[in-house]
Amino acid sequence: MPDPAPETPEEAPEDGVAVAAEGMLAAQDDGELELPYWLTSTEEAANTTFRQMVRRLPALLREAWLLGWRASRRTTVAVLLLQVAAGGAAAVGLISVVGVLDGLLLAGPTPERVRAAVPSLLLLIVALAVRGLLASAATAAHGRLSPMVYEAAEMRLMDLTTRVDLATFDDPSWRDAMERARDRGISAAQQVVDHGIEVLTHLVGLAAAAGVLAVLHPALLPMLVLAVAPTAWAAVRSAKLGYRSKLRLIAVWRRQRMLAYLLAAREPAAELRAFTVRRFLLTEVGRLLRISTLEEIRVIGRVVRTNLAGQALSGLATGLAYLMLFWLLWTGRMELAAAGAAAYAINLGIGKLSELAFTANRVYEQGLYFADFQGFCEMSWARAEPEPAADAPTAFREIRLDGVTFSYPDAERPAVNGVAMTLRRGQIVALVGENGSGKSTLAAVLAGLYRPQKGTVTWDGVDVSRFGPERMRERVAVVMQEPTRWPLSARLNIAIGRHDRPATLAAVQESARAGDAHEFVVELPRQYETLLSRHFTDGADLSGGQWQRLAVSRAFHRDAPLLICDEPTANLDARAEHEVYRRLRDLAAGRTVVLITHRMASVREADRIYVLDHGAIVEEGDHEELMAAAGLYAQLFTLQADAYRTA
Ligand SMILES: Nc1ncnc2c1ncn2[C@@H]1O[C@H](COP(=O)(O)OP(=O)(O)OP(=O)(O)O)[C@@H](O)[C@H]1O
Repeated sequence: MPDPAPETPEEAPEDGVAVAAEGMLAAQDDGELELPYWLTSTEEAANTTFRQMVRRLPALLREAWLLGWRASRRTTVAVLLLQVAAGGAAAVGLISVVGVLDGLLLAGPTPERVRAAVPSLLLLIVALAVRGLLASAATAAHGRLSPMVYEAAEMRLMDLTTRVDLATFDDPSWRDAMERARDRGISAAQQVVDHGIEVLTHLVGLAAAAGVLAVLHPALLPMLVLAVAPTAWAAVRSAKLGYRSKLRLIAVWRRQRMLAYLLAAREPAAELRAFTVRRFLLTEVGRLLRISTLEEIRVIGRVVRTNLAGQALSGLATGLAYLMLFWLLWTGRMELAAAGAAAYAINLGIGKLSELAFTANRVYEQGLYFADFQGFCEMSWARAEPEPAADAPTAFREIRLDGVTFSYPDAERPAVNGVAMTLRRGQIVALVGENGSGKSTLAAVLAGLYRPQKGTVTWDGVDVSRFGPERMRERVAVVMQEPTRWPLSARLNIAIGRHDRPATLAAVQESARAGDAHEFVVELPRQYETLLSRHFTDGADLSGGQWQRLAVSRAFHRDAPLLICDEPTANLDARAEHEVYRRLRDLAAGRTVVLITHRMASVREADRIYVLDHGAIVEEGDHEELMAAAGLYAQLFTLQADAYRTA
């Protein structure tokens, strides 16, 4: 049977829905094109001048070397010394060329001239060999330093990203900064170091050529600079053309990457097929790819023309430099031997200057993204959680909240507003309220994930702000509303709840039984060692309810004095739900359990119930008291109970 012909994006928009949807996406593009998320760097780059670039270069190089220094002092010093030494050897080689020419162009019989040139020739050979060896050693050291810098930059970013408090994650400006730093900042850090080293290499070579020229005739030096200025101009202009093009394309790339992800990822694969949206997405990806291809072709044409102009002007200036040399020779201001050496030095110097201009431009270009990386590091450091102060107690009798208010960044009104409550050891405390009433946020405050802007949270009278946040969280176990599906083995998915202590399989199994997970885990192909991720060979996936049972087991395994369960049974079947609540009651002995659930039947068992509305506590008491009060709680309870009765 012949293979079905692959559909090309051009064939795709054949039905009205696809065309209408295409129009919809195209309309959205305009909005995104206005505000690409890395606009700041690009704008700065696009508007830069040559002078600004030269002025910024030393600071960038300093930062680059500092980064290398932090990654590995020994390797950084080795690279520096080897580069300088290789440059020194190159200078000796250049001077010996002068010696050779001097000897050969002497007046007198040829054998004598050759003999006079021999010592310099030997020196030249030795200098070239030494330079070759040193340059190879420098390349090897550089090769070691470069990945170390990448590793250090990546680790620094990860370290700072995980150090900031949870509220920072809700701040869009910080998230933007993180995207920029992650997207290009890390590789830029590495490249700034790489090109920074190249700048040094070219500087040493240039210094050698310039030194020789200055000795031979100082007037030749400005000619050298003149010869390379147009190439430098062309490099900066080409880079700017590149930035502007990226500025135009970034929104297109982002959208294309997003759609490409949707086409290839596992999660949307079922829906993509069920809704037959494949063609529609392929059309859109094809359209976006074409936009960027055409733009890149357009830009490369302009870059080639710019570089051609730069090279032509540089060639003209080089010709002038040689004319000047002839003039110096003609007017007897320079010996023939010196002129030969000068020609050689000019050639070498122009080569080094061109390379220097190109590399400096690369440093600057990457420096813009590197600045994003540094900016993010500084921003995150300022928001890092404080280092542990006082140690949190291993257990407590009472947690008290007083006038606790918490607002998300940029939110118009607080998500938790002036909450006062008391939680005692051995109690199950339920938080009840409609969607968005602030239950999860309050639970996060209790777990020490958010710091309230107003009010206090105390454990046995001690303000928790005095405890180091990490230490405090070690005393808390949380079952999240959407528990994380760790791509680890089933055993580790539970043991990670107490990853700091060695966990025996028996202990893990006990927690799994408590969370009602043991039964299905032993049915997995490799039981507790089964990798729970379909992204890897032999990995298995679980149902939503099974993941939730694992999360409950993980929380049990943590064995903390405060257990917070945010909708722990949302995906559970009736039997599993019943089991979890039965065990919660056992677990509450000696602990405090905070329970958030919309299943009112489970709430009724709680020792104390707090009803939230718009972030504030509007009712509190046990089930009987609240029913008698005939308020919001009684309304919610009766609604659900009626639904069951009529069903
Ligand atoms: N990360 C966030 N950033 C900004 N606002 C948020 C964030 N999370 C929640 N909110 C807002 O805070 C308010 C309280 O949300 P919260 O999730 O605490 O409610 P909830 O009572 O747990 O709701 P549900 O029953 O739907 O889980 C809502 O108005 C919500 O829009």
